[in-house]
Amino acid sequence: MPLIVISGYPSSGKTYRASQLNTFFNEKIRNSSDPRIQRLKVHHINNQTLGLSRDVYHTARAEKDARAAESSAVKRFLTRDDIIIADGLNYIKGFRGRNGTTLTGPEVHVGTPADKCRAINNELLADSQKDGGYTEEDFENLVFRFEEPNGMTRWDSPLFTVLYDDETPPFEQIWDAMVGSDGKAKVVRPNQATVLKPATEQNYLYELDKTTSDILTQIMSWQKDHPGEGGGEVAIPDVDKVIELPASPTTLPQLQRLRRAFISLNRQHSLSKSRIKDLFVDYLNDSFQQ
Ligand SMILES: Nc1ncnc2c1ncn2[C@@H]1O[C@H](COP(=O)(O)OP(=O)(O)OP(=O)(O)O)[C@@H](O)[C@H]1O
Repeated sequence: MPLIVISGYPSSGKTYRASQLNTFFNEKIRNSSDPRIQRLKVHHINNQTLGLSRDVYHTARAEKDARAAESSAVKRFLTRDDIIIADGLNYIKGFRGRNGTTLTGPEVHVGTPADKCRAINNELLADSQKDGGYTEEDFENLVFRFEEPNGMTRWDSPLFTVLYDDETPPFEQIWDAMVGSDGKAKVVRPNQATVLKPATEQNYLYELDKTTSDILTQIMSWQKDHPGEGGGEVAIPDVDKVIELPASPTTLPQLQRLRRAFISLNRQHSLSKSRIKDLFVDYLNDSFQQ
């Protein structure tokens, strides 16, 4: 059965998404009347379930041992009735190649931008009650080494991207990519059109997320420099129109709501980066005037 690889920056929410998938798969299995589906077992494997500390990334030797531990854990579940969710140590393409096995399966890329991951990581480090967070050096090193997945390649396909603000990963699509109606693992060949789509989709969603997020940062920083002032115009580099702020200062939650609505409206399209900027500025101006 398939191996689902969860990829993403450190502290990006890989375990959070893997747990959601774990719950969803178990529900799907419990509710199925097909004995071939009912037989399936889900295994969630990561550093924590293997009892490995995040410090393993500090030295090459410890990291190599950790990788071997994960690889052998995966290989323990190579029967056709096992679904494996691997959510650790996916920083290197070679390793994402299904952990040296012949298994196929979808890759779920947690597309949280590096700045957001850094903020989450710092919060985790500051909160001794919570498990998580890498030292600053390890965090930056892992971000630097991370290789963006590319759905055109065999080892990263089929690829599904989940953004921080998405409530859940695309459950049904992932299930469908993984388990056919006959309960057997589906093999999706990388040259199929279905695979080409997620590749552009993942880059596009990333651009949509990042570009709109950057514009919010520019608005918030403008408001910080002009405290107590309502209105005002914010110029965004490479965009002809300016953002005309409303009479009373906007808050980050208000802006985030608008950004999420804009992303939902445009996630099915494929706009160029400059077009995203232009359209988002228009969208904000329209919303502020209402
Ligand atoms: N989309 C999200 N919505 C709300 N909280 C989130 C989201 N993604 C992550 N978090 C929170 O951020 C923190 C870090 O997430 P998580 O542990 O899943 O990251 P990770 O990528 O698995 O980290 P690591 O690199 O250490 O394995 C957790 O407290 C988690 O609950």
